[in-house]
Amino acid sequence: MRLAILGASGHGKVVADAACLSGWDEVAFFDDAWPAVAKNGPWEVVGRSADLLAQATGFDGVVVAIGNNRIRMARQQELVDAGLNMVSVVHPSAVISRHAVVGAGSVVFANSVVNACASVGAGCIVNTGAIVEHDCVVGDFSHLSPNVVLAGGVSVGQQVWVGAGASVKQLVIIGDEVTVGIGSVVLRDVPAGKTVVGVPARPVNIQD
Ligand SMILES: CC(=O)SCCNC(=O)CCNC(=O)[C@H](O)C(C)(C)COP(=O)(O)OP(=O)(O)OC[C@H]1O[C@@H](n2cnc3c(N)ncnc32)[C@H](O)[C@@H]1OP(=O)(O)O
Repeated sequence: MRLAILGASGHGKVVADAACLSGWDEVAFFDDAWPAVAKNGPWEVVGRSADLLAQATGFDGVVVAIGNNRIRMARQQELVDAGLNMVSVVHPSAVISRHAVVGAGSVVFANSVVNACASVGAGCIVNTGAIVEHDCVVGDFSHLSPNVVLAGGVSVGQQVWVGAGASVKQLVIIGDEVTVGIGSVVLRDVPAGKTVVGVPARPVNIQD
């Protein structure tokens, strides 16, 4: 079984590691920085994204390893439109309830938990040690950074980034394209597009 990973990033290394530990025999990276970037850790980078599209039949599955939610969504959509087989990669130490759902192109890293009746959308990152409690809904192309805790019944929109170690109180609703700062504690609903930081989390204006 051969897996293609688009994005020779640090995040990509963790995806590759999880893939190798979960039964993929071979992993090859594709990145538009090839051939200047020919290795990603111990793994070979073998071509650009156009090469991946040309060689698609040589792979049993593909996953996008790009941390930026918006870019990951765009790249996954291109691959889906081209008919490639998007797969999810789940580290063997992750615990996913048999009554939970994880969408195509999502990655679930070491020691994370997706509990009963939770739903994680397409193209998501459930990073190392993150906990998605029962009945949570995580929208497409969102990223739960390491050690995030979503308490029961939390709703996270699409393309949301929850920073490392942040916690979200049960039943809170987080809108699309929200950013939650590292270490924050979210006690109230967050409207779409906002950045919230701190304990308790409050909106902050971010300069572009
Ligand atoms: C495997 C991995 O590495 S996965 C990635 C894990 N990484 C993370 O979790 C990082 C998440 N990112 C953050 O928390 C960032 O601080 C962001 C996105 C919220 C804001 O980043 P920036 O846009 O660069 O904003 P900036 O650093 O200028 O902060 C703006 C203000 O908010 C404050 N602030 C930013 N983040 C936080 C935070 N987590 N808690 C409290 N205050 C914060 C800053 O001190 C600053 O305040 P000031 O204007 O009074 O000086």
